[in-house]
Formats: sequence, C-alpha cells, structure tokens
Amino acid sequence: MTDANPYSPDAPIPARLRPTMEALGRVARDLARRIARGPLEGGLDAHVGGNADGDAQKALDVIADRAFAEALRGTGVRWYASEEQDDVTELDPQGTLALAIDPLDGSSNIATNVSIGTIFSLREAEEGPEATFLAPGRAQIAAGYVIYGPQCMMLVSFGAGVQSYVLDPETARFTLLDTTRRIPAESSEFAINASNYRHWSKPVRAYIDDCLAGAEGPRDKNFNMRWIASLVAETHRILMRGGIFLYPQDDRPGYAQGRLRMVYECAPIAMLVEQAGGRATDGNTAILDLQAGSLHARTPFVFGSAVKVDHVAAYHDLPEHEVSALFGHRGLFRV
Ligand SMILES: O=P(O)(O)OC[C@H]1O[C@](O)(COP(=O)(O)O)[C@@H](O)[C@@H]1O
Ligand SMILES: [Mg+2]
Ligand SMILES: [Mg+2]
Repeated sequence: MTDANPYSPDAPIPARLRPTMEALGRVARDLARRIARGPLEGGLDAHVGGNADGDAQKALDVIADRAFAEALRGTGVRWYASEEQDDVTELDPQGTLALAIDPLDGSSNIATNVSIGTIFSLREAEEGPEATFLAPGRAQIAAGYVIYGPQCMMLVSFGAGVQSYVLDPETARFTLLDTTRRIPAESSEFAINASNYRHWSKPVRAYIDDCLAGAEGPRDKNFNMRWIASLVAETHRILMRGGIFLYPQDDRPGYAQGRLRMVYECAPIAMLVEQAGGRATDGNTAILDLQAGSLHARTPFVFGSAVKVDHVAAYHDLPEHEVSALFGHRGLFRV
C-alpha cells in the first residue's frame, strides 16, 4: 500500500517542489515505519561515530541521512547540506533547488520511545553551497519538519502559512489536516534545559527567575515547564498550544553560540514559527534576518508566542543593575 505519492490528493504543494517533497515524504514514511518497529529493527540507537560538529552519531542518524540523500537524486536538488556530513554534496548539477536537513533530530531520545523528527529547508540553488546556505533564512522557499511521535505528522510552509499533515497508517499517505496553523498567543509554558542555569547569561537567568517566581513574582501568574530534548517535539507543542522555547548561549565550552544549528534547525523552525504568527530570535534579532558564519554554525535560539519572545528581548535590553536585581526590584514586567 506504499504508492509513489505519499500525500493525500488535496495536498497544496507547489508543482515545482512536488518531486522533492514527494521524495521527502516517502523517506519520512519509511523512517516512521522503522522507528515504530524500534527494537525489532535492531541497533537504531547504536553509536557509530561523530559528525562534523563533534556530536555523537547514532545508527539512525546515518540511516536517515543516506536515505534522504539517495531519494533526493533526480528531484531537482543541486545542493544537499546535512547536519550529518562535513561538506555539501552536489546531487544534480542541473538542479535548481538546495536542501538543508537535520535528518534525525532528538537522537538522544531514540532508545527512549520519545518523539524524534526530521527538519528540512529548501532554497534556490546559487552557484556555490556557501552562497546558497549562508544567506539569511528569509531566502528559504520552504521549511518543515516531520515528527515521529504517537502520530507521524508533517508540518510545512511554502511561504503562505503552515500546512499540517498526519500520516494515515491505513493509506500510508500524509493526509492534509489544515493550512491555517497559528501559534496561540496565550500560554503558561516555557521550555528550557534548566540544568544549565548556572551557565546562562544574566538576562536569561532573570527571565527564568521571573517565570519561576510565578504568581508571587512580577509576572503575576504561575508557569509550567517542559523539556523534551527533541527540538521538533518542542516546536510541535508550541505550534499546537503556544509557549516559549529557549536554547541560549552559555558558559560551557562549545556553547558560546548555544547548541542548535542555524542552517539545519533554527532557520527552518523560524520560518514555520513566523508563518504561524509567532516570533523566533537569537534573543534579540529575528533568526531569519541573520546570516550563518559557516555551514554548521550554531546560534542561540528563542521562539514561540510573539509576546513572550519579545519579553525575552526586553530582558536583554535591561540595564545591568536591573538584570542582576531580585525580581521584586526589577519592576519592568507586569504581564
Ligand atoms: O541535551 P540538550 O543539551 O538539552 O539538547 C537538546 C537539544 O539537542 C537536540 O537534540 C539537537 O539535535 P540533534 O539530535 O539533531 O543533534 C535538539 O533536538 C534538542 O532541542
Ligand atoms: Mg537536531
Ligand atoms: Mg540531528
């Protein structure tokens, strides 16, 4: 029952991007099946080496990367840039598109039966890989993710809102749900890896301190916290019910620009978030206006409901004495 077109007939995918999107959908469908089989597949979580960033590579990282690269041949993609490879591959010299991909996001969760994902971004292919991928994220013509969770879903934007699909196990097709996904403005949830608290900058600490102070603090309300350690899963939750995500820079060696990669993770998620009415910044500046210094460059990343992301930026603008003060003396926010 696995036909060539992995989408329902009503999928509003631009004709020019169809072959590429169909290849992505077919691989995602196959990965969803393998991930669901999990232990029966054997060794998906095995350590197999390290990638360009020095991150540990799992077998599923490599399986996913190879499967996407292979399937994208002949679909109009010239440049293939993967988080799992040091260099960009030229798939088709005649191709006019370029694809950046995090083939398997959240790989620390493979063995734990927690949602993982794939993040992808499409651009026009310029003459060289750097001219293509180092241009600000506003140059993206499409961006999306697949979440391998209790349901396998794809959320994608072609620059006119966000389309949501669920993979129907009965038909093996990504079936269109809606094209109007908006991030709810109101929410009481924030997501951050709080184990790094002591390494954060003062503005980030101050922002989180004020959330933790709850109804007794300057925010006058109680918050709840989430941390899944799968960017795709955090993004999906925020697209469904609002909130804010932060992966800031910190003092640990190697974390001067945070953890997440501009080209493969932050730029595509930022496009989806903006297309859903939210905001995505590096703490101050819109991610989509920033340029990556290199293919694998990282950036601090803050995204979610627009008002919340703006608050974080305001904390970065506070004078030193206010950002260091206890929340009772900060006096800036009454939200
Ligand atoms: O373990 P940490 O430091 O909380 O980092 C979690 C983050 O790292 C990531 O797993 C990085 O992605 P990869 O799994 O693709 O390397 C994100 O999905 C997640 O948000
Ligand atoms: Mg990732
Ligand atoms: Mg990854």
